[in-house]
Amino acid sequence: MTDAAYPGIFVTGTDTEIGKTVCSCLLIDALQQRGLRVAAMKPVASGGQYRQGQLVNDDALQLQQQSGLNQAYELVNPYVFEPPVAPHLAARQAGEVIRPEPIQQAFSQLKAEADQIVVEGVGGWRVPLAEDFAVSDLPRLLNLPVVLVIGMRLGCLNHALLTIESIEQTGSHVVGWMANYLDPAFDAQQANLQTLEYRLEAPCLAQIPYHGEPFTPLRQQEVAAGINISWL
Ligand SMILES: Nc1ncnc2c1ncn2[C@@H]1O[C@H](COP(=O)(O)OP(=O)(O)OP(=O)(O)O)[C@@H](O)[C@H]1O
Ligand SMILES: C[C@H](N)[C@H](N)CCCCCC(=O)O
Ligand SMILES: [Mg+2]
Repeated sequence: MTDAAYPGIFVTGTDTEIGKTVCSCLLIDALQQRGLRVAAMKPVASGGQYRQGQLVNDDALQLQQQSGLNQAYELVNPYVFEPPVAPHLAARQAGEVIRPEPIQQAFSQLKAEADQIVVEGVGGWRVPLAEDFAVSDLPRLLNLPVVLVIGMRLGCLNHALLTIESIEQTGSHVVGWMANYLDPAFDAQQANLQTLEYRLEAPCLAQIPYHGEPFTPLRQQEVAAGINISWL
């Protein structure tokens, strides 16, 4: 085990589909390059498919594979629902209620076998999970600081500033943000980056380049090596 300041990080984003999974895998890789055993978790996933009779989610499978610790799927992803809709709605359709306790228990078991844990949220920061439970409750539940993935496209300044404001209001700590260049057609990238650097107190941990096709393992390692693992 390490004596890191935090047991891991919680990865949130400025929206759904802006690169949380891509960045979570990069963060796991970056920690592994420091010689650490890294667990991965997707506590709640909506949008699943049946594979060999088991309902699974692609994000959770990617994270589990990147972690390489062979931890049980049910621990990596305790809540998975088939429809790709807001999680509290998907849970309702399945006749379930998403509760903190199973998430906390799975987290403890995963963390017991690792030096660090990378936990990916679902959708953006304020996505509801149940009547009285939201994504924004998870970092405090799991005692993790937050990394914000900013999908660099038009609208991201507003989303990033609102998200940081809200994270700080909940009392969670933002260790940094990642600028994810997921839109090659957006031509104000540098000006946006400068605006974010000027307005956000937390440091930019990395700029993730656009990749036209999935990273090769070598390219992923190169990009991951450039991430500032500031919370260790
Ligand atoms: N830097 C990038 N370059 C190119 N494509 C990217 C980049 N980042 C993300 N993508 C692509 O954008 C899509 C969304 O990324 P990803 O699945 O990581 O988002 P997410 O925020 O995790 O989404 P969700 O809310 O569903 O969990 C994927 O197809 C991914 O490959
Ligand atoms: C299906 C999608 N990829 C995510 N799993 C769920 C995103 C929920 C977003 C909810 C919302 O903010 O409206
Ligand atoms: Mg994802």
